[in-house]
Amino acid sequence: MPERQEAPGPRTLFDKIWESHVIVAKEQGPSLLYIDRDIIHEGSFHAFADLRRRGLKVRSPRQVFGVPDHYVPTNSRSASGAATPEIARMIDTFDENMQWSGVRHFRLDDPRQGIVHVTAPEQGMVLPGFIVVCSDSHTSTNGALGALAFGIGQSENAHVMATQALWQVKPKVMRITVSGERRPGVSAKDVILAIIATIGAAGATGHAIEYAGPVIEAMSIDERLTLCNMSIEAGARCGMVAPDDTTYAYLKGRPHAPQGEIWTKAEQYWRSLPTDPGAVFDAEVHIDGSQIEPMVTWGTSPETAIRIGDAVPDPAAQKDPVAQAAMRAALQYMGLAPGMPLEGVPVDMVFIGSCTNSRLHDLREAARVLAGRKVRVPTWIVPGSGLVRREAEEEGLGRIFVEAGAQWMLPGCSACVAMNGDVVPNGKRCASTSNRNFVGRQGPGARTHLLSPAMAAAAAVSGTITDVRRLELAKA
Ligand SMILES: CC(C)[C@H](C(=O)O)[C@@H](O)C(=O)O
Ligand code: SF4
Repeated sequence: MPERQEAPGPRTLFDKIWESHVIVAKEQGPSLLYIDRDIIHEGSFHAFADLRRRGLKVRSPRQVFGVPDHYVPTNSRSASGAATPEIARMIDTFDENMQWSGVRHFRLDDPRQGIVHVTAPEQGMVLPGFIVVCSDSHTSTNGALGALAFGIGQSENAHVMATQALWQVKPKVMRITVSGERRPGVSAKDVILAIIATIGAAGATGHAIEYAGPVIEAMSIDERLTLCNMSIEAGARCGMVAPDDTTYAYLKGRPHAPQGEIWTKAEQYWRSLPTDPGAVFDAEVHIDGSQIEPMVTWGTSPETAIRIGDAVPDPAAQKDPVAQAAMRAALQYMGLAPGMPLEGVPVDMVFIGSCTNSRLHDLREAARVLAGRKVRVPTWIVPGSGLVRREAEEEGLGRIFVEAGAQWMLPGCSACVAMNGDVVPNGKRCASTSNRNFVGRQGPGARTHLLSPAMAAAAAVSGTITDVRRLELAKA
């Protein structure tokens, strides 16, 4: 494989953004990068403690945005509604840090509040060509807008807040091309689950992913956000999609997007960002998009996604003893047996939400299935932001959810990570639109099956894991 060329040869989207942000580059070492945006949530208390201890201030508060999400209650809009005093304290501490630093704060009672990775793109905080950081692994979501967006730790967060710059080692670049056309009933969630199932949970370790090809180009921004969100579940540092007309149409008029003449200049620059023809990637993956089907995970890693019609795999067929033991442990935790079909497995509850699948597009998908039907198991529907919730109300989706018997809640991370008190009970099985099915992720002993919003809604109305295409046919 030829060496990847540096400027002025053909360059990738990633290279262009990286190179335009380098302040200092150490030979063979990390580079000091200029950071355009730092988006923070309650986890930032470590970083603020660090700043205070060292007598530092936030250097550029206008480039930092604070959104509480992990600990916020989903049944009330004030910290006093939190599940425990400790959780309320996390929200109050964030409030205090926002006041101390002068960072813009999207408080609980602000309709723009939501999950950081929903609020940030929605408000136009993320623009093509930007470097965006957030002390959260799913920051990769924002790469959907043609930005370089990655998660950082809290000491790095303190560094960024104090200097607006960050030392980073340049990752390699992987292009994942999804060709063909998506079949009906196949969502962006299915595409990313199929990608992770193909390359593995460590398949993109050390890489930045660029998603390309006709299936990606045809996706809306909401769908691209879902796709890039789970890049981290394939081990990648970040995921991105080249900006195009879909991106510009999405961004135009957003509160923090440029306007007038500055927009015109910005768009001209954005149009120079896509990967040049002939640019060489460190790794290339090709997926036939027309072969992708609705996916569901059976195990305790997102890479255990299989097609809805497939049977749970048999560990005996796995030659590697370590992998075999891991499969057995996962099956035991999940209460499943080798060879059984996933379709028809009863679920105890359904969670539709998280930064993967809580945007308007996702709620529409769920509503299409729920309309005129009743849920058979407790179903939590948690919009990604107050604005998503409002729009969903205006479109009548909220009414569909309530009439179906689902719980239509207030925005936050909720049961995705179970830090706010929304917990899947021990041993219970949850069909979930979130991004992680790790042991204990949704609560101690909770069993998580990752799937798309339409598939989650299908599980809600049938009480079992169900191929949504079957339900839709029945309706037609
Ligand atoms: C709690 C937070 C730092 C964490 C992350 O980094 O992703 C969470 O958002 C998650 O999804 O596991
Ligand atoms: S919704 Fe889930 S994955 Fe996303 S930031 Fe919150 S906890 Fe992390």
